[in-house]
Amino acid sequence: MKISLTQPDKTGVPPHNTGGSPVPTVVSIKNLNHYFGKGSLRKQILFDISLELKPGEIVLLTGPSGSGKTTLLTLMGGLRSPQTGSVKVLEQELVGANNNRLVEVRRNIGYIFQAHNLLKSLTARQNVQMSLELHPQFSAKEVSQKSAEILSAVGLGERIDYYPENLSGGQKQRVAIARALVSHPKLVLADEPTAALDSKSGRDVVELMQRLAKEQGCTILLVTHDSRILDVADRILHIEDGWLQSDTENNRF
Ligand SMILES: Nc1ncnc2c1ncn2[C@@H]1O[C@H](COP(=O)(O)OP(=O)(O)OP(=O)(O)O)[C@@H](O)[C@H]1O
Repeated sequence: MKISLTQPDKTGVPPHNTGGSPVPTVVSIKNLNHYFGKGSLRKQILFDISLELKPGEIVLLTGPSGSGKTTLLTLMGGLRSPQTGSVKVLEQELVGANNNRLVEVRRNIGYIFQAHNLLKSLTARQNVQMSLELHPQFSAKEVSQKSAEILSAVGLGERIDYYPENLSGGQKQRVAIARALVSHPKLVLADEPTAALDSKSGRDVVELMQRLAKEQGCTILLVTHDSRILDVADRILHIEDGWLQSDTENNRF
């Protein structure tokens, strides 16, 4: 694995979108509705959502509390089953997919959550290694090397054998980023990754995600309330009461 520490690409041009050929979509959602509950308690949460994510894009998903952001993210991540419409992720249709297909799709997605979800009994390196162990093509030596390399790339080279309790909130979130990106997934889904961090650590964490994503050419969908990080986006989606409001290019830089 090659991880360089070059400056982020501020052009916002997706790395895979430079050859003039048609760009495949990483996520393509059409006419998705979603309901929770049964019978008289059945409630519609998402309404006729259609969207596409292209290779290398960083897309922010914003919206008020309860508007359906996490529900949408979990549906496109294969973490819950979509019921209607079409949800194609990495060329797999998730509507009607069986559990095996969902598991296969999940293997190719990196997830980052608000609470970093590191296992307390494992060191930083072991937490990152777990994600690579889902990929049988790597030998034990490669798994160990790649984990150490990406932890260095996120600035934790000196702390690879630390346990989470001995890392700060920002450092733990860096381990979570390393864990999500070590296998070079084509898609990273991040749910409020800066919510538990102070503003400097939050900024550092998203800039790190932005840099690694541009270097690896992966697509990131990032759910956030954090207005301080909107400028990292190539595009900002806004959802309100389950309706997608806008899909605009971010021309801030
Ligand atoms: N498992 C569930 N069962 C029933 N209702 C649910 C479930 N999960 C979420 N909801 C409801 O769906 C709606 C959307 O929730 P969701 O978590 O997707 O919103 P959100 O935009 O991510 O909110 P927040 O910003 O507060 O995290 C809310 O009204 C919520 O109460």
